[in-house]
This record gives sequence, structure tokens and C-alpha cells, in this order.
Amino acid sequence: MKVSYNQLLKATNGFSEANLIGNGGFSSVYKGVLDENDDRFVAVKVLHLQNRGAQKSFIRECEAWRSIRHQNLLKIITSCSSVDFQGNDFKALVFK
Ligand SMILES: Nc1ncnc2c1ncn2[C@@H]1O[C@H](COP(=O)(O)OP(=O)(O)OP(=O)(O)O)[C@@H](O)[C@H]1O
Repeated sequence: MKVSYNQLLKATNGFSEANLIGNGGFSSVYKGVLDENDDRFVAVKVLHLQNRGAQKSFIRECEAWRSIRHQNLLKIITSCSSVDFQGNDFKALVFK
């Protein structure tokens, strides 16, 4: 199941400051509610694709996730590859 940009927009209250968990070098992570019937939050990691090195960092992270299993780590449940309202590339990973 893939999620759309609009679903993530809604889940994070429009990627609001109040939902922002933290910023990394290549992404911002937001707390969100994807499914109203599920009381568990998701973490939405939005890539800063305009930052130099973001693509590379993303590929490295995916490779790392592929080989890691740990009880304290969340799972990637879905992803989103789309364009935002301004027509810029938008990519996000959703963890739960
Ligand atoms: N799955 C997650 N659940 C909850 N919080 C998260 C999750 N992933 C990241 N965070 C929070 O969001 C912040 C930014 O994460 P991100 O992965 O973008 O960057 P980083 O790993 O801290 O730094 P860099 O991107 O420079 O390596 C983290 O410091 C952490 O506080």
C-alpha cells in the first residue's frame, strides 16, 4: 500500500511545526495519524531532496534498513513518491 502526498499532508496536519519531531541533515521527521481507527502514531520522514547528497543518503539508508532487524526499531510500513503543491519532487518514508 502506497500513500499519497495528500494523505501524508492530512496525517501530519500539513507537515505542521507542532507535528515536527526532528530535523536531520537530509530529512525532517513528523508525527502523524494515518489511520483514524488506529491509535498508534506513525513517523513520516520527508526527504530534503533539494539538499546535495540527499539522494545518496536515502539510498544508503534503504540499504541499511534492508539488513537491520531490531525490536527497538520501527518498521517502514509504506512510502510516498510524488510531487508537492509546488510541483517539486516529494519523497517520504512512513515508519510504525
Ligand atoms: N522513526 C522515527 N521515529 C521517531 N523519531 C524519529 C524517527 N526517525 C527520526 N526521528 C527523529 O527525527 C530526527 C531527524 O531524523 P533524521 O533521520 O532525519 O536525521 P538524523 O539521523 O538525526 O541525522 P542525519 O540525517 O544528519 O544523519 C532524529 O534526530 C530523531 O529525533
